[in-house]
Amino acid sequence: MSTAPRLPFLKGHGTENDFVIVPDPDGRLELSAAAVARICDRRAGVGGDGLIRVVRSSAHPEARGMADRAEWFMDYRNSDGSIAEMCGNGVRVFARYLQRAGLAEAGDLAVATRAGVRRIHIAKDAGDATRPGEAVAASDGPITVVMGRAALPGPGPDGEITVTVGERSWPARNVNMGNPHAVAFVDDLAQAGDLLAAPAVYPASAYPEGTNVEFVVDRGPRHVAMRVHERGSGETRSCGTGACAVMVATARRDGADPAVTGHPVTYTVDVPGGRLVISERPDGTVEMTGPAVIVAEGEIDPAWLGAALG
Ligand SMILES: N[C@@H](CCC[C@H](N)C(=O)O)C(=O)O
Repeated sequence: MSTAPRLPFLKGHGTENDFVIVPDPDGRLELSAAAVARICDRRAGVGGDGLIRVVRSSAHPEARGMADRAEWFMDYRNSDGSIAEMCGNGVRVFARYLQRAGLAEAGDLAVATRAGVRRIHIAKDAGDATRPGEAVAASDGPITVVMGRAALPGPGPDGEITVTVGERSWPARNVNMGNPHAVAFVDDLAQAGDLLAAPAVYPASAYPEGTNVEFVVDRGPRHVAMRVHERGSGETRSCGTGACAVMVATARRDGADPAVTGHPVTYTVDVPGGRLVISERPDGTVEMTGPAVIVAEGEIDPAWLGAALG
């Protein structure tokens, strides 16, 4: 019988961007990239677009400097085991986990991420479901995250950004929401193809750490829909930071930059897994509201993980 420590986990999602949540309050676990990839494997593991380790900020070297502002740190990994700075859907699911575990109450809280501290509001009741007709429990109500300001680097010395899939190319906007995004407006989301491989992004020098790529179409006034290919995870059903990047790029395209107009602007962003509502204020702060659901709780067999890793 294995003597390896038990590894409790939960499974959750935000607009069907799904995560394995691993509580590790004292930061004792060492999860290698290979272990994360194995756990996130949809056939041989638990399955998820990413893994979220829940660590006390004071117990993590990357978060200690934020411990006075946020008790908890979101250690986010993509499904291939790579580290990401930020996950917009993940941070809502993280907040939902804290609420469910009795570590936070509905209302306001702050969470430390590699992109900095994010302020979060957990609605006290179910409020508006993001899918019409969907039954939601009180604990499934919307969560709002203050996502910080977008950075929009202009064209670098190597020129404008281009996204290519097969024979087609589109100009794209470089938007950084703590993590990198290339946002391309297309005529039809099907033009992005099966997205089994990462779209080519030129010039590579614009994204030294790689990038997430969003494809966007208009749905109506202040309403768009998108698909995403995530760095480190492939095509997912949603990306919160990606939806924020899309909102900001669309507002600039529409001449609705709040810093210029002096008015906040709100867009509805449909993703394959649901709907996010995103606003930008005149000071550039972006806020995202969407659902976050915990669906299961269990224990990873340490013997399996050990054997799987050889
Ligand atoms: N799905 C996330 C983004 C996760 C990180 C991303 N793949 C990256 O590597 O930057 C979201 O909801 O924002």
